[in-house]
Amino acid sequence: FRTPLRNKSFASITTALSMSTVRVALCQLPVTDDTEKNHQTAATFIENAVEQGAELVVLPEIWNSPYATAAFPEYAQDIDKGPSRRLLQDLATKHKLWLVGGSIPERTADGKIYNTSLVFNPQGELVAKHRKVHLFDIDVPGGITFFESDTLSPGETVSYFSTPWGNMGLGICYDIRFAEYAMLLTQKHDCKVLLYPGAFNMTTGPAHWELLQRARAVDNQCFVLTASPARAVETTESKKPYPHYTAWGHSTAVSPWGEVIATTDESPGIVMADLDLEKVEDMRKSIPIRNQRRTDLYDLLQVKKE
Ligand SMILES: NC(=O)CCC(=O)C(=O)O
Repeated sequence: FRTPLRNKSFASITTALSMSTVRVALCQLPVTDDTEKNHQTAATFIENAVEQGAELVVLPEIWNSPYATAAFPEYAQDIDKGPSRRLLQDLATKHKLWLVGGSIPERTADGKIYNTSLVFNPQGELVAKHRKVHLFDIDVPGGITFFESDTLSPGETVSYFSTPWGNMGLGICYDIRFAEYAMLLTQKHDCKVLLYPGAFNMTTGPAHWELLQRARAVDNQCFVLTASPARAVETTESKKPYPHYTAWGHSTAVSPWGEVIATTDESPGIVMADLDLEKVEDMRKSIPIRNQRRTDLYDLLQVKKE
């Protein structure tokens, strides 16, 4: 795998980590239209991440299927007993790691399809299930038009899970654009890390991907982690008629200071980073915006649409 670029924090695996530090791996997988092949790729990347000392591994958004609205119904699985869920659970157990399983298309008994992320702990227990709450419906003239709502339904939960290092919040890709969601995770659920498996594109990726991660990190004084699929090169081998989606790549880790601590380009690879969660408390103490909000003037509002 390629050496991550601009990786300032990754130490050799022989270096002992402090109790407050977690070594994370962001797996930028090459995704194909062959689910079995995608399973093998995920297993290989995870094994490689574990060899580098990863304790928490993050996979990208939609890593077992093409990222195309027409593909989701065909590739969707029962999240309770489908093969991709079993694989994730087995890999978390085998490698005794925290596995944030990117996301996969989920089909429910009532025929709905969701973009769903599963998180397993090192015992193989499911500790979080997040269905993307903000569907990626955009139409940028001269750029990208994409409507997840053509085939997907939105989730209804604000999702997080507890780890020995602290609570971690979970969103999927477009969810990162919604500051209130991140704020709820950090203010109400005390999350110290926000995780977003995502697949930005060639229009918004260069402009907003890193900016949004740094914005969420500085707003919330927390770490932000993203994992994207690698940028697929269009080939004539694909037998499926799905429109090609070109992912921006650039899986990234950002510190509570808003600094990019590890990132990469568009190629397949693993981004490693050591996160010292004490940095979150340090940041929150030295710039105490959490206690300085003028909630007498403003607060998180729940505006109901008619
Ligand atoms: N898969 C997604 O949600 C893509 C989001 C995106 O590209 C954006 O600009 O937002």
